[in-house]
Amino acid sequence: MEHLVSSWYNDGSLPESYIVPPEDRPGMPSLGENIPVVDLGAHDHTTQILKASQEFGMFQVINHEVPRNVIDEAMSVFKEFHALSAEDKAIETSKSCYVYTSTQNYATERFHFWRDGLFHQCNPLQKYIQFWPEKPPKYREVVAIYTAELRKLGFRILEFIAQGLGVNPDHFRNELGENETLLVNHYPPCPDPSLTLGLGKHRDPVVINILLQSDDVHGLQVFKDEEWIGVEPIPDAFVVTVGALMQIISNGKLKAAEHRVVTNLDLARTTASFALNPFYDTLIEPAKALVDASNPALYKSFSYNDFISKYRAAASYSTAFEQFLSSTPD
Ligand SMILES: O=C(O)CCC(=O)C(=O)O
Ligand SMILES: [Fe+2]
Repeated sequence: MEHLVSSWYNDGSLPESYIVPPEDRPGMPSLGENIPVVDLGAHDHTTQILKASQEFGMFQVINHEVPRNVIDEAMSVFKEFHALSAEDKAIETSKSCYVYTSTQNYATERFHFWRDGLFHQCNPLQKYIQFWPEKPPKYREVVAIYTAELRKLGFRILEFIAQGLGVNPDHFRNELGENETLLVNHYPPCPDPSLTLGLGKHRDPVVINILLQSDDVHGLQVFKDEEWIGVEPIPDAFVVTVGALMQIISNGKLKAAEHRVVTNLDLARTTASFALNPFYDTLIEPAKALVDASNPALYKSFSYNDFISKYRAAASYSTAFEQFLSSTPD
């Protein structure tokens, strides 16, 4: 807890341990390209989602039916939480709710990232809400409504993806998407954004992730064709990221987006990643409907628990997925 960037960033210093190696530093992102924006009210949204998930592994959605006031209130309490004093943020840490800085491997990582995170489990609500922050006072009420809406949206998007892939529309219901988590990221202003990262290059270890970003503040970038593309913050849109597990379940038809976060000199940025994950003992494998003699399975079966424990223990998040795949026995 004592390491939280938000509790010391405004002394203006950039500790050496936050300086990333030259090869990882953020240069200029590629100009002119943008990730696709899918209008969920349009008739061909399934086709657009599939195409974006194949080419970019990431897209934004508009007309998503999550009410504007639900989003605004959630973003307000997310910002309020990260503005609390370090003491007030020191919630009783449990396995299902905790506050941390940089990554979960703070003690062993080679360098740190310029971000604080609040992580908690979401479903079932009755089981987990008691562990959520008590401050700000409206946190639990507002975030319960927000996560219920995001869960609905998440399953709609999974259904569109299933339809687009040609698997059972309910393929992701129950086991594959029921274990939902929320990660509220906060990136304080940084004295030298050219030397730091808010989060290094990674693929999300999830099925899909639905990200809310603060209006107007840039930071997220996606790696495509050996170039970094900035993800434009669009008011009232969510950014959907195809996770590593979806790449496996789709037998490589969809691609998990490699992405990272850059920092800003003057602006703080707050985001919330709502992830749809499997239960711990769920078997992850390419969907049977996508595998036949001419389309052999590209990945082995494994339990989500095995995957997530190896992913979290990996020396670097940027190579965690490759490392995991090469470690699965034949
Ligand atoms: O804050 C962002 O823009 C992205 C955060 C992210 O990549 C994550 O939570 O996995
Ligand atoms: Fe991510």
